[in-house]
Amino acid sequence: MSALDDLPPLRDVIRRHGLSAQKSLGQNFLLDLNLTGRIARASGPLEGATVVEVGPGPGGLTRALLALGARRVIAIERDQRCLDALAEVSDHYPGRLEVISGDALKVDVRPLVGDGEVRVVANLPYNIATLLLIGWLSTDPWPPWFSSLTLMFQKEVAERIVAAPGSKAYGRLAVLAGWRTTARIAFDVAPSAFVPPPKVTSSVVHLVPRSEPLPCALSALEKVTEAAFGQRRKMLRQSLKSLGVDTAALLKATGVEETARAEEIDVDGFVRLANTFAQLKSGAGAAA
Ligand SMILES: C[S@@+](CC[C@H](N)C(=O)[O-])C[C@H]1O[C@@H](n2cnc3c(N)ncnc32)[C@H](O)[C@@H]1O
Repeated sequence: MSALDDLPPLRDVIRRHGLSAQKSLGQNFLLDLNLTGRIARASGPLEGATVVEVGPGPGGLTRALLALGARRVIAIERDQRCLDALAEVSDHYPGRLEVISGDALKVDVRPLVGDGEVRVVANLPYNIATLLLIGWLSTDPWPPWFSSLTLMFQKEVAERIVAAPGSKAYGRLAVLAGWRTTARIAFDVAPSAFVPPPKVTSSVVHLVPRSEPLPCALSALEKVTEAAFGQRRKMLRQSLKSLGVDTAALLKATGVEETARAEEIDVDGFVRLANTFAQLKSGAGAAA
């Protein structure tokens, strides 16, 4: 296979810029441009798209995104040591790479992305990966500003995102992801693909926003799933008591068995529970 670009090999870039990986920043770099190309392609067509990348590091995935036709990449990097290496990528693709030096948890990219198709693609720092995903899934209004999320997680987290009811991995994350998106694992990545290798296998997850998720207030869904999965071994008639509404009435109105447990309830069931909970709560407020 021909080289993705004629920039220097990533090992040289890392050596020249002294980018020894820091654990505190979740730094596990990908040096194989075939693999970064595969991740970039998993996000869907890039021609003409704007891509938001969290944590470009030395730029392996960034280079793939640009080589495969992204019109613009907006990359947010916390480690200032990476900025010179990224400037070289930017010089190679004039006007197409914008690097924001900062914390992705704090930067609001929405004003920067403009019109047109926006995809989020990242080999995420694992210490903040779930937090970032929840932030994107909690975006309001919905449909959101991005047309897909293609993200590397630890495999165990990836399995929690795509989990089906009845499985051990099914929980709050799967309900939130399943309510607002269709999510699937695109492929696994072995530890040996990273420098340094993490202890566990990783997976690339591809999420596509649903254009019309079942109507439901996010806050009510969060409260119901928190209560239900907070005591996942208990029956719902017990675990939902912490919601402070008439649990028997809530379950009856929703058509959910009192003896059911959280992991047996599918996303539609949780949406019904959340909507009925919100009604009972506002009724209780009005009666008070
Ligand atoms: C797993 S590495 C991925 C690096 C590169 N994209 C690759 O695939 O080789 C995660 C990257 O996220 C950066 N990072 C860590 N915390 C961050 C934060 N809060 N905001 C932005 N970037 C962050 C790290 O410095 C690192 O470059």
